[in-house]
Amino acid sequence: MQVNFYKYQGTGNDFIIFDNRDGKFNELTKKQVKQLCDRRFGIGADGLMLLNSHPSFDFEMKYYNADGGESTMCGNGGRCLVKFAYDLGIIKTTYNFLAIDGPHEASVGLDGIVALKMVDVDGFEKRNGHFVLNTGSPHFVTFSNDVMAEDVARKGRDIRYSDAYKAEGINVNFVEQTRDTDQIIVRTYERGVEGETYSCGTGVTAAALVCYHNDNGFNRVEIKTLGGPLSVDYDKVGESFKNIWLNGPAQRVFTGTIDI
Ligand SMILES: N[C@H](CCC[C@H](N)C(=O)O)C(=O)O
Repeated sequence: MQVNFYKYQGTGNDFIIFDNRDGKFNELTKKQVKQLCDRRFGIGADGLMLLNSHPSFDFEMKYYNADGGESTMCGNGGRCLVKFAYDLGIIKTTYNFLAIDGPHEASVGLDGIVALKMVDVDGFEKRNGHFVLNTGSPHFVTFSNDVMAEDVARKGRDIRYSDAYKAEGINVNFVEQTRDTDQIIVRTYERGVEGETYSCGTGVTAAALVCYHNDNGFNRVEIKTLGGPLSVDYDKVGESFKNIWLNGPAQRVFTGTIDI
């Protein structure tokens, strides 16, 4: 069957999107998703998303990693899916969509920046100088003095497949905090891609929360990633983080047809 697909990227984290409002892709298999995401034998992407209809929301988001498995929340994917809805002509001042981790608000700015509200985070665990938290997906955050020199593929894989995390998997973020600014540099090994991606939305969110500056109140952290700039705003309330917004560009790269 020949189908239309859309390719989007958000700071280099790239996705195949199918408009599934008619349910045509409900039977998509893990094998088909893996093949479509393959960068040699398919379209190539870090993940694949379905835009589904929903009676109570503007749409529902279904997310699949490149390994074909349905996964937890994808921040950059959510931003790209909102931009896709906008490009489809679903124009809203504020989008309300449902994802696997619950409802999300989002908006598309005049500058093309997509702001996505993330789930509240109750705090983070500190383990041997590293940090573990869930921002819609599970994240391990470790600090580096020179993040661009890190062997993210090997070190990320070793942590992701370590005894502590191999069952469920975890995304691994390497963070360099520049002394004099609120800017951080983040590189991420992504579960389900099983490699480094150019950016990870839930990952930079996790890194930003761990790097907070104002112990109670509003924080804004600018993040540099291999794929470009992102920012995360949030309120720190006691040990919790609320009103968390992930902001950044999301663009359509190409559209096409493919036989599945
Ligand atoms: N690979 C992640 C999901 C996608 C996260 C990332 N692409 C993002 O932008 O948040 C996981 O399985 O936990």
